[in-house]
Amino acid sequence: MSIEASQEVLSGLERWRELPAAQQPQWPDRAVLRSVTEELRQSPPLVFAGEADSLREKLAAASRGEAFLLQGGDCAETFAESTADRIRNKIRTILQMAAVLTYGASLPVIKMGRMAGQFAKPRSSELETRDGITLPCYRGDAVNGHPFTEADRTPDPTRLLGAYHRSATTINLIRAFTYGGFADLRLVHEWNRGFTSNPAYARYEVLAAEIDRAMRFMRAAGVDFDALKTVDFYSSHEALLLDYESAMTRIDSRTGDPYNTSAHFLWIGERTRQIDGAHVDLLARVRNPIGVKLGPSTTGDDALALMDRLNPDGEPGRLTFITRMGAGKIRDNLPGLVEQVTADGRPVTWVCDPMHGNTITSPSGYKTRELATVLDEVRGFFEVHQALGTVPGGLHVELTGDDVTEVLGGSEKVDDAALARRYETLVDPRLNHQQSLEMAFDVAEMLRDH
Ligand SMILES: O=C[C@H](O)[C@H](O)COP(=O)(O)O
Ligand SMILES: C=C(OP(=O)(O)O)C(=O)O
Ligand SMILES: [Mn+2]
Repeated sequence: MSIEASQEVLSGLERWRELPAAQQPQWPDRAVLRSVTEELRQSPPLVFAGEADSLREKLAAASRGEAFLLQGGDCAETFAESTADRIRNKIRTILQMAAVLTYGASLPVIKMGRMAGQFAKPRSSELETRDGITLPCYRGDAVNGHPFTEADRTPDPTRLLGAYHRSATTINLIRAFTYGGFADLRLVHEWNRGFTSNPAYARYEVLAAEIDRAMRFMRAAGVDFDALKTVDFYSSHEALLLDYESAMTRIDSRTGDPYNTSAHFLWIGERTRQIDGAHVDLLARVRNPIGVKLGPSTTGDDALALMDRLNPDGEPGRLTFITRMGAGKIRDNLPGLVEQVTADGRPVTWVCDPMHGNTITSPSGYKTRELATVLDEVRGFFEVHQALGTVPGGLHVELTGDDVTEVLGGSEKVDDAALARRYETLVDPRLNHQQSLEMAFDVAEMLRDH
């Protein structure tokens, strides 16, 4: 690349600063913010550009129906829960789900965590009022603290360094687990046998027995299970805080292209996907595979405009549309969108987020979701793609590996009274370990029938 061209790339990466940026914290001290972002700029990348390239190729396969994406993790990771136990439980849950989905889809499943960087949240209201006191809303541990005090809720730029360091330790542990023996398919299969031997999950026995037979067939046929001891596990988060994302954007020494090195995959949220906004501009300039959340009001023209900005040349795997319509709307709203995008001809990977369109408040006041409604949106997603002859490329879920009680329903029948028992999320309700596995078995059946 000529010196002029690389100067232009670098100045383009600063262009977002002149554009409207939704959902940014009011940092009280710009001097501290500057010194923090300078430190981030000097800090090592968390992922390697070559890994983002391989992921892009895998997502391209998902867009053609040759792979399936499973993306899952907390709504908001927290510093306090970036512990070995919590991280291991999440990885274990995703690996267990992926094994079941691999069988159901007869396809490789791309494993991706909403992990190692999911520390910032867009919110519906700037402020929160309790007992007559009004303070800034909680925006994720990368911005402020959750306790309802003025000191905690004041945005603190040094928290960006905390987010970077937790992301680094989390991705380190992910790599250790997934290359160190924890992802061994035989082990994952044993965990799943433990799950389905519980009488509460008797309805999955048939599928579980099929998987068991498939494993025995593989063993008899001489499959090298030792070769299945490691898996690729990718990191992702919402690219929300532009000061952070821009400080983590680096030029790849191999190619001279910019990559966001804070995660393999970044997505733009439903609240920040303004076509002339700062988020779209910054992500348009990096080479990572990227996603955009599309809510129920998205028109086909909106989707095409996003494609023009984010993937003008139609590079396979570059752009994923994560639809989050709501179970009651997906069958009406998704077909037109998919038809218009398909007619354009440039490929996208269609992924279903069945969580964010189905949030309700329970009678006792908890922000929650019903597992049955969540599954109904997934079913609607498959129905729409089946009817149009297009490809359902993956699933995006909020989950944890722990036994929390945040989502209603499931075989263990979490009810409104049970929510109080272990409601731990600081923002949106997550499927617990068992509910996540139930979803995997249900979706595997849908995939098999698809
Ligand atoms: O995770 C998604 C959003 O950040 C979240 O649903 C917004 O929640 P709020 O409406 O409580 O602000
Ligand atoms: C904020 C989120 O979703 P959306 O942008 O779809 O509302 C999220 O994924 O937590
Ligand atoms: Mn959420």
